[in-house]
Amino acid sequence: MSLLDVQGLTIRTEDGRELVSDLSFSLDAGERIGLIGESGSGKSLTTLAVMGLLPPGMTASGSIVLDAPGLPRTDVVAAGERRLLGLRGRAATVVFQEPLTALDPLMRVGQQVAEPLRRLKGLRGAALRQAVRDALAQVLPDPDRIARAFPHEISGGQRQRVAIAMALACDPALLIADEPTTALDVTVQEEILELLGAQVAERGMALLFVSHDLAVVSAVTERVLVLRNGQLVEQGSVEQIVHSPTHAYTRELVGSARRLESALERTAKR
Ligand SMILES: Nc1ncnc2c1ncn2[C@@H]1O[C@H](COP(=O)(O)OP(=O)(O)OP(=O)(O)O)[C@@H](O)[C@H]1O
Repeated sequence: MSLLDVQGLTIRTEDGRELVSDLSFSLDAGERIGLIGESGSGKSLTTLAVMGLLPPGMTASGSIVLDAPGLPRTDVVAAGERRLLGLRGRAATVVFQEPLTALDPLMRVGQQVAEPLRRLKGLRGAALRQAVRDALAQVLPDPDRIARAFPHEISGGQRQRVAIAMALACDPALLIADEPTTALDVTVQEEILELLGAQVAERGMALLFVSHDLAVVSAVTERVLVLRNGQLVEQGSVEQIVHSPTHAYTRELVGSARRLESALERTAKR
């Protein structure tokens, strides 16, 4: 039985425009898949739909079944908000591109990491403080300093580490990472990818990794879905997508990733 089973997902605007069309895929426990496609292809809307967080006025049809251990099997498309609140953070959770979207600028980092632990694990007092410390220590070398800081007092990379700590705090079965490194500079990007890869492997979590960057996706996932104009045009192992893409659009993506790589190599040699 899959952890996530998406069947015939179609997302429409209020005026009936189809932004994602008849998308089907599934993800097993512990599996890591990438969702790739150019800007506007529907990647973010797909991940928001999985979390039951589509913007107001947008509707999803089809089914998105989440079946995480110890939690009720739920079709996110049909479920009410109360049911979804019990699943978010535990069955599935999301790390966004811009860590500031996940963080309240007016609250110290420690208080923010405490929030999911209090709400979903029921921790209080000393047990809660220890859990916050442990959650931060898994992603940063100096958890006490970071816990006392406000978001603007730490770097972009540190903020994304905090967002990851918050996402992982309640041991979700599925982590969705939506362009989690795009807003960061290249060396920090690599560190965050390494951290995500290590945490996912250590916890046996499933990963749905969204990116427009094939090189990044192939570094952390084993299977790739290629989305274009809201439609799935190709899917396969990373190996197959990179070395023998069948769809013209995928060939284009692979070609531009290669061109970028060789341009970078040329500049590095200068
Ligand atoms: N709130 C909204 N209202 C109307 N259209 C929207 C809304 N959000 C997204 N769209 C449209 O839906 C399509 C898919 O958007 P989506 O954000 O899922 O793409 P994406 O592949 O994640 O792109 P990016 O990499 O730029 O985030 C785009 O054409 C976008 O303009």
